[in-house]
Amino acid sequence: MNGEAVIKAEGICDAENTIFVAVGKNVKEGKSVLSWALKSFAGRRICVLHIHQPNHLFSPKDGKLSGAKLKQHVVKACQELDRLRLHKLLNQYLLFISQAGIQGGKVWLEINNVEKGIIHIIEQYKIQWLVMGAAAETHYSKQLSELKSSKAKFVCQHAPIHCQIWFTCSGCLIHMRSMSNSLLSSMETLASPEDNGGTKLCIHVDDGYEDLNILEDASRSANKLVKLEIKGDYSPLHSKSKHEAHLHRATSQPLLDEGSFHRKASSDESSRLEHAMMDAENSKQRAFEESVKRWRAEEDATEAIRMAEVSYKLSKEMENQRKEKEEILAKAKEEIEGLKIQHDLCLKELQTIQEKKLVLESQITEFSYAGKELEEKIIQAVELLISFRKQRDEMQIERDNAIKEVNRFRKLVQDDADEYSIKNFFSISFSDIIEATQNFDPSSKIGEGKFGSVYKGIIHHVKVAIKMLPACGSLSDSDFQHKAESLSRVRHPNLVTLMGICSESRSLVYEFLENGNLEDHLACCKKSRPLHWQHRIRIAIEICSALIFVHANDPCIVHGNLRPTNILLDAKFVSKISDFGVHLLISPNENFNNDDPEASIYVDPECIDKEQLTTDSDVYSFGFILLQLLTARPASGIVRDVKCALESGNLGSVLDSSAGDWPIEQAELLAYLALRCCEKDPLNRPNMLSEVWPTIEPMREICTPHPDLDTSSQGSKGQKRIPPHFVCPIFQDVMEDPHIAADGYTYEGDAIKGWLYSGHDTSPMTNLKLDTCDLIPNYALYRAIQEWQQQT
Ligand SMILES: Nc1ncnc2c1ncn2[C@@H]1O[C@H](COP(=O)(O)OP(=O)(O)OP(=O)(O)O)[C@@H](O)[C@H]1O
Repeated sequence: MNGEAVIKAEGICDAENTIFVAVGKNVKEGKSVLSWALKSFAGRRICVLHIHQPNHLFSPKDGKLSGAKLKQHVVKACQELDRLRLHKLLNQYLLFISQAGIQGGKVWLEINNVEKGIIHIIEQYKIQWLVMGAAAETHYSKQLSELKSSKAKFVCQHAPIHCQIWFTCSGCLIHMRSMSNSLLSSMETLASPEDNGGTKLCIHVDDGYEDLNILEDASRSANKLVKLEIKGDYSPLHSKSKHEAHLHRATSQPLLDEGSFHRKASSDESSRLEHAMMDAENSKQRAFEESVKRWRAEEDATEAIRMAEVSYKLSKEMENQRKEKEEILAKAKEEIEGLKIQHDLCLKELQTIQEKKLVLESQITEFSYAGKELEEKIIQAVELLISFRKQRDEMQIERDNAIKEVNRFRKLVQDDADEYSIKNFFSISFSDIIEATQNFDPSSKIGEGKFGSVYKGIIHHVKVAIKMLPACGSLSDSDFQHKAESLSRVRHPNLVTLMGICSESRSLVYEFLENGNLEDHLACCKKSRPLHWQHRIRIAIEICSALIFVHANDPCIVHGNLRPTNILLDAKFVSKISDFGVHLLISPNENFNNDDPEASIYVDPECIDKEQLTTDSDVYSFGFILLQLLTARPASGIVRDVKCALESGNLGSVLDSSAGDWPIEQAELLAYLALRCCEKDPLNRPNMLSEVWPTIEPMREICTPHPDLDTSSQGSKGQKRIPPHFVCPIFQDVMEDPHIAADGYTYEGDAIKGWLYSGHDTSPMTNLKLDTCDLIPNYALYRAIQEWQQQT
């Protein structure tokens, strides 16, 4: 180092316009110096100047440090300075800056002598304005006096002349190094014999110290009269008016000893000069004090203006706030008014609600009393109900017991009657046959079939149809009688009942059906009206039902000769199949002698080939009957015609229009079903129970015939038609006590109970085994029948 300075500087960019403030280790003193500078140079750019003296900067050996080591020290010292001392000072300083609105920087100088460092920095950065403390050793009064601090003195003496320096102590300016002093000093230093003339040093300080002009070269001799002239306000105060201060300091020193005359004259001159300088100093001091006062007054005025502006702004803000608050208050008042109105309304509502509440409470009290009364009544009613139920159950048991008893008696009577009928009625004498047929009078003949002629007649006051089978057969009388008796036990609402036989004449006596056969009705023969489509669908359902029944019989009975002439209609146009099982009563040789080509169309070709009847044979015949019900066409060619019509999507062209407006959807369904039944291959035909029945049975609902077209009412015009579901399938009369059996059909209670108590466990309609013999009263149907009877 050897005295050479290592400088680290920050923020110094404009030394001419910067007031440098030298602060030392003593924080308190540094703060007071800085405070003074900030007060005195408000608005100026301030730079803190601190000379750092590290403790172990130099090498103990040769007093030198490497550059890197030194740099480390500098960095460390700077950090330390920042942290320990200047940090606080700068906080304070920054606080002042913040308030005064000035900026600054700091300079660190690494040097082994503080005062030399300051001089070095002044020179290096051409510092023109410096403030430093001077209270190191001696207590100073507030009067300007000679400096005692060695550092201050050194700086005062050695600082370059272009630098103006203010020395402060405890926040007061105690000394100011005037230009004249420094110039004098410089002049003394630079004095030379040739240059002993008066030199005028003129420093012009313009507004805010922005221009500092050294008017005359300081290199002229210092022992000549030096005139230091500062134009403008040399003080650090702001002043808008320009002042011109001329400081004339005439210093006369004998430069050359040229004799006593001259010495005396010089002494006089010197004393005058000193006197004049003293006056000038005093004047300067007074001027400075005046300036300080004025500066403070201006500062106070500025502060007052600022405060006034702040107050004005505050008052404006308060005015605005007051207005805003007034507006808020007005709104709040409006809201309060609204709330008051709402409150009043709520109060009124509350009053009305309370009144209603009172009314409701009284009502509740009344209702609770009424409720209690009702509860008591309900309890009584329930008790009554329970007792009635009990009575009803007892009565039902009694009634069931009575029915059982009646049935038991009926059975006894029936058994007796059966015995009687088997003996007396079932076995009919030939004389009775002759009598009934008026000796086979042609007028009694109602038809001719392949097995023989059919006569109508009356036997035992009962209207009957008598079928005369071929007299000679392979069956013995007893076989004939036994088989006929078995057939007579097969009863179904849609089967013509075999009432008796005459073994002698091989006659079969059937119940007589008033409306003849289906074929005549489809052909509208014998003045019969065409059957409505609803009747036709119902007849199909009835035939299907009867076929399922006989097929399910044990043993299975195959009709084998199903055709429209064998579908007979009773007085109510209920259809019944006749001739079932007749083939069992004649010799097999006669069975298939069918010369009628029309009749052979209905016969299953498979059956003819194998000479064996199966249930599929009846399915085949049923298909043709179904097609004829739809079309009323002859059996021959009917399959082809319907197929064509279906393929062309025009089934209506083949449907029998005399049956009314067919529901085309159901008609198509039936047509397709019928064609399947008519398949040549039995395997392609549908099963009666699982396929045909589920298809056609649901159509029962649409089969309620139109009153105008009700063929059943032909003989009883004026009488209201009986809904078919009101009629018991067994008694064929309107039910009085309908009961549902396990097969789903509803029967007259006595009829079905009689059926079951007589030992049957099968359905009277389907002949299938019943899951249970339990019966459920059909109250809904009972009520419907009651209503219907009241209307008629
Ligand atoms: N129980 C009856 N009640 C009323 N009419 C009957 C009765 N039985 C048969 N008829 C009438 O007698 C006609 C002849 O019946 P029958 O059964 O003898 O011959 P078919 O049915 O015409 O032919 P097939 O001999 O092939 O059965 C029937 O078409 C029917 O009109």
